[in-house]
Amino acid sequence: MTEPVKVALLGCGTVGSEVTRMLLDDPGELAARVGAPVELAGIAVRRPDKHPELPQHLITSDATALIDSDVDIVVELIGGIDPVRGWLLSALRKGKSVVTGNKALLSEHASELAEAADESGADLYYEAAVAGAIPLLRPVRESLAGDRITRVMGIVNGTTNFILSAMDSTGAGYAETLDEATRLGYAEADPTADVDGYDAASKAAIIASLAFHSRVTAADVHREGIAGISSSDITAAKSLGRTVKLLSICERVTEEDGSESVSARVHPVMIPKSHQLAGVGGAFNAVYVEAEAAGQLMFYGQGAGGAPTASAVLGDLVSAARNKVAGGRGPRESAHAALPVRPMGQTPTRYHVSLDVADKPGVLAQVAQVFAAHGVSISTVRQRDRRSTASLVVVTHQAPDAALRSTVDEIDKLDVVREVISVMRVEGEAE
Ligand SMILES: NC(=O)C1=CN([C@@H]2O[C@H](COP(=O)(O)OP(=O)(O)OC[C@H]3O[C@@H](n4cnc5c(N)ncnc54)[C@H](O)[C@@H]3O)[C@@H](O)[C@H]2O)C=CC1
Ligand SMILES: N[C@@H](CC=O)C(=O)O
Ligand code: NA
Repeated sequence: MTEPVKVALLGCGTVGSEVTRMLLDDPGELAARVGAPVELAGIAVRRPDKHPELPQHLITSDATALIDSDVDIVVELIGGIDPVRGWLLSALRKGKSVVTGNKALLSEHASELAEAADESGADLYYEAAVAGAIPLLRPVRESLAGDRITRVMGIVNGTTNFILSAMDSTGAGYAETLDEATRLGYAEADPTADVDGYDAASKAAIIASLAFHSRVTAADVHREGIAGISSSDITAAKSLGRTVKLLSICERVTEEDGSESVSARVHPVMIPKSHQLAGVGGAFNAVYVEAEAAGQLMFYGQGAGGAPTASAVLGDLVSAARNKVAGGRGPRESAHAALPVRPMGQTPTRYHVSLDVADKPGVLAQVAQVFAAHGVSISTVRQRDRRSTASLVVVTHQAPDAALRSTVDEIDKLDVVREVISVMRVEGEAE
């Protein structure tokens, strides 16, 4: 009989409890897939007394002792940086493979974790960290390893998509929908990580690193969340046949001198209702990957929640276990390209600007003049007259984000502009 592959599980919350269930559900089937029995050797939890539902002989509050025991694979589903970072580095340095869903950790410390894995020949897998159940990182890292990825864009945070979808479809309020997302197990332990865009920025950093063979950290990603999106923004978007989504956009950029850089950003975007991403509702995620030879690929599925995320964890666990049985490791990551990160201000974007202006002659010309002075060309203008004011909706062509930003600042100061009602970036509309 082949030696069992022994697994330590750290954390048993929303995702960890589903991983436990799947591991204990059908051990015979799992053994057949791996080529050896997979043995859950222990579960480290903070408060053992809070887990009467778990097999008591497996529970411990001593994660370090569990990691240092004769386990082969450590599955980490606690989250956050400390103390997890030290535990996982120690496991990897001892040749134990690590499977984690911890995007906060990966987006800051992938480099040292990957080095530790390379030195000892262990696997470091984290498919659950980005877009939950959706197989995204493995296709990017392995299936597309011979192609040249140029762009990865999509919805990678389930909680904010759940909130924005509810605001759009039922007019539900922000706070009540966030509470519901937390109850359903989508939100992070601190949900500000979701609503302020930190979670999506961490995921963008992980995606950009793998797609562009570079090391991009969360701090390199321009980040804006959805806290500033009001129901009137959603209503305004709806009246124009558009909707608002929090998008993560990672691009390979060729500079004028032929050198390359990476642009990575997370911010709310207005897209037409006809856009495929507009139909992605609830906690679902969807990601487009564009590569030179492959063209456009789309990945869609459940981006958050216990069972969907556990599916990705189990996939990684089976891969790592198979590698142990075969006596090797899976493909390593490459970060050789080391592309620099392009600042957001230089990144070309398009703006949708909605203004309340005085209803008198020459206003449109004054506003258009400010756009022209900043080198921003206008794609469309719509004007609607009211009693003493008018509303102007301007959609621009692409321009550097900093130029667009300073255009809006200057427009805000014009006497004829009563209010800048909303400013949002635009994707997916004809230039
Ligand atoms: N919930 C989701 O939909 C998804 C979560 N993730 C990631 O998976 C990880 C776990 O997430 P959830 O299960 O939702 O979190 P959770 O908060 O439900 O579970 C975390 C568990 O870790 C335990 N824990 C905390 N400190 C500990 C310590 N020092 N020792 C042992 N246990 C400790 C907590 O008591 C809790 O049971 C996080 O990194 C999260 O970002 C990734 C994708 C989706
Ligand atoms: N909080 C995250 C969970 C999955 O990564 C989200 O809402 O997407
Ligand atoms: Na995934």
